[in-house]
Amino acid sequence: MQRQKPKRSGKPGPRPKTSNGKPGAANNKQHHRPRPEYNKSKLAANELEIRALQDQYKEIDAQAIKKFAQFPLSQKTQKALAEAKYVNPTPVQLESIGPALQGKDVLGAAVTGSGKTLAFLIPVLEHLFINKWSRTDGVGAIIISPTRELAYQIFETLKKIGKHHDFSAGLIIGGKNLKFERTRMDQCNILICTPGRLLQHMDENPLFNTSSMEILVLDEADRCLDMGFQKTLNSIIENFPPQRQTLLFSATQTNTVQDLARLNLVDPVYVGYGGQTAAASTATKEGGGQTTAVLAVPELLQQSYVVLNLEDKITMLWSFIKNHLKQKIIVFVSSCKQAKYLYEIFCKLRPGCPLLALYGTLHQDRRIAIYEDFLRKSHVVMFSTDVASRGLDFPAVNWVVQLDCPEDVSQYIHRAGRSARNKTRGECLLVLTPSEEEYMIGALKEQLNLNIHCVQIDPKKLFSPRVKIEAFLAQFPELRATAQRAFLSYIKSVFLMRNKRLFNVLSLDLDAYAQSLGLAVTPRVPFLAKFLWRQKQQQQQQGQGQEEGPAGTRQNTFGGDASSNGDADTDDDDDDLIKVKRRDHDVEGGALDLQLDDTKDESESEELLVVPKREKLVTKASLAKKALKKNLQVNSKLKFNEEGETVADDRSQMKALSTRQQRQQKDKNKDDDGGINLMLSKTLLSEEDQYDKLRFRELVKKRHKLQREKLRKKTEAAQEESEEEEEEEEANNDRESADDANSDSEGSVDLSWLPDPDKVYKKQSSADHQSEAKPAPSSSSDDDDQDDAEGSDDEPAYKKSKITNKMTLMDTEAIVANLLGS
Ligand SMILES: Nc1ncnc2c1ncn2[C@@H]1O[C@H](COP(=O)(O)OP(=O)(O)OP(=O)(O)O)[C@@H](O)[C@H]1O
Repeated sequence: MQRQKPKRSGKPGPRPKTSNGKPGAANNKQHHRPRPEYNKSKLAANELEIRALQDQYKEIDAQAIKKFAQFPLSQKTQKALAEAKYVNPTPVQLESIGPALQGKDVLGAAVTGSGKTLAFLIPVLEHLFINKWSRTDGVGAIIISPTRELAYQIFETLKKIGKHHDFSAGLIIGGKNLKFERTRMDQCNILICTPGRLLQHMDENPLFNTSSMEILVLDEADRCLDMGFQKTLNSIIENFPPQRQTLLFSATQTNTVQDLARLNLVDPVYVGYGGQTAAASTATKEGGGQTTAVLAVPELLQQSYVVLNLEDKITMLWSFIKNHLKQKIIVFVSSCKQAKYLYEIFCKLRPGCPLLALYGTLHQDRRIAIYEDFLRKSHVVMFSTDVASRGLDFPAVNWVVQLDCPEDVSQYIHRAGRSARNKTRGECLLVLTPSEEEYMIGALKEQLNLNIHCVQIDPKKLFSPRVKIEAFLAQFPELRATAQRAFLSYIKSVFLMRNKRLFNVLSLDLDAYAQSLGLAVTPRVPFLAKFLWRQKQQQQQQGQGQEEGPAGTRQNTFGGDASSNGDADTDDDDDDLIKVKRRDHDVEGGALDLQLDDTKDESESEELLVVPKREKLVTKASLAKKALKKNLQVNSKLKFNEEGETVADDRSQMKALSTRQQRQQKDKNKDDDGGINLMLSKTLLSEEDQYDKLRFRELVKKRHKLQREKLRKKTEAAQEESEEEEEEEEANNDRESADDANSDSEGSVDLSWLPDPDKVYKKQSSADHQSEAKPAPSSSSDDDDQDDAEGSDDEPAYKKSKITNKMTLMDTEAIVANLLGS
């Protein structure tokens, strides 16, 4: 029977579409010129199809159905399923699609990789189709997934099988553009989201309205409902209308009756809780309030385990990878820092195959890129945290190596389920330390009825990369720091595990483990030291309390081992014990009453909470504020001259003036709570700049003046020298000409009245020299230079005329000499 939904009034019918069946730009044209007959007939056809489908819902017989085509599904869904080559439904699809189409609540549990995604996506699409949902009707279905990658994968599958429908869908996960999502969310009919992001929109986005929502899906429901998401999910559910259909799916359904009550499940249909499947144990519906589905692992999954000391894990992993270079492998570790370190050091060691690392602290785009890279590659090793352990459908994974022990059987199943999906073969290797073996193998055998066999490693086949790792760590300090963080995060993960029978931090050989990571010195583990110290204190108190009574207890509260106390107090991380990022993905806050695991990154890292410290945080800003309040003076610089008097430095005065102005300004604004006044600083800077420029110009002027002075003095000295020489020569010449006149007086002509040619030429050559000292025009030759010197327009007029006059005399002399000679 289909659940009665409140009647939705005024809902518009299907919108006109383009020829390819999709609304688009061409639609605008159709809006201008509607074709009423076409729309009418289409509406009528839709109506007929819907009625026919609804009639068939009552008669669905899962036993008789062999193909999807036999299900009463819309033509659009059938077409897309056929195109994606989904022909025969899987058992979980067979069992759950029928009740879901009938509007019943479903609790579906099926082995990993058995097609649960389609088991809920098909009913979602059909529900909206039957109810003639259109874009303007708002959110009709919400699908919640615990991790971003899984939400992305569901979104991709929805795109594939819903491509012929007209519904709009949105992927709402952390690490994406919040503003973009905000403006579009109200236009989406199907939302696929992670809990934290959904609640954020519910709290902050006034446009987001879930009152029209009719179908809710929780994929990996046990994870969504467990303590980690408990409060977030409670807040989300409060915003949903109580009248709705709810579908819960997971490979490991361990829901309590309270969980189901929280979700308002009405007479749900249990799928996978009793039927016989491969490797299944019996289903239990316990009176203790827990509803446990059949726990199973894929039939074609080969499982084995190996027992190793913690310090031998890296050697084993290295040898394993070297022996499986052409395989697709996922290596699960318990913390992001370990995944990061293993990836970095193995990249340096170069095993000979592609390496990837997927963990929650990576940027979202990077995570999606790595996820897609791993999907595509046929042989690759990916180091991952449990962010990839649930739901991700990587094709053809040959090996899953659980390098760190899983928290419980459920986690083992999900990790192992990344291999041997959808009737393919795969292998899983569980690595256990001797202290973990008994409990874990016992639990697996008991809950899964599993016959897992132990593998003995041939020591001859092990290659230890330790020497190389140590060399790399010595060479790269950053890598060493990553190794130290990986070391600490592993110890912390073991320390914080709730199951103390399985995880015993005191059984670990820390020195040996540190050395195996390549660390020469074992890093200090402050939280462990503090824990041990407190334990010791408690024991002492108990002992003394028994002997002395309550007074003795009080006396010893702050006593104890000095060294361990120092350890705890001096280290910044010492409050790690109480300040743990929580696996509880509560966004509302609240006190922690449990030690929670900070190493699981799942995906909602933005929601991790920190329990407030007892002491007030000392930040740089608070220190700066304190200093400002004390009115501390900035250091000043004084200059002294040779006599020991202070010299006024106008530049520093200017600065002092600026600072004074700034301080005056600040004093005026008494209620200013510290920080920098940007506007004031800007004006001061521009003033200082102007001043600097002025000063620079003055300095340049001074220098030029000095240079000119020097040049002038030099020329004057040169002129004086040449005048003296001239006078001397003149006197000599006078004496010589008098002698000549005496000797040639009878047969020659007296030319003493003519000017001295030597003098004339000398002056001319000195003029030439002067012109050569001037910078030459860039394009002129040497000859041109001479021409310029003789007849340049730049030559002062008086110089030119002087030379010309002298030249005329010289010419006259030459002409006369020629005439007389002839
Ligand atoms: N009817 C079908 N026919 C063929 N292949 C299918 C069918 N249904 C699902 N598959 C394929 O099986 C694979 C596993 O499907 P899916 O991821 O839905 O499994 P799951 O049960 O959700 O796994 P997990 O428990 O790990 O989340 C996918 O590659 C999917 O395309």
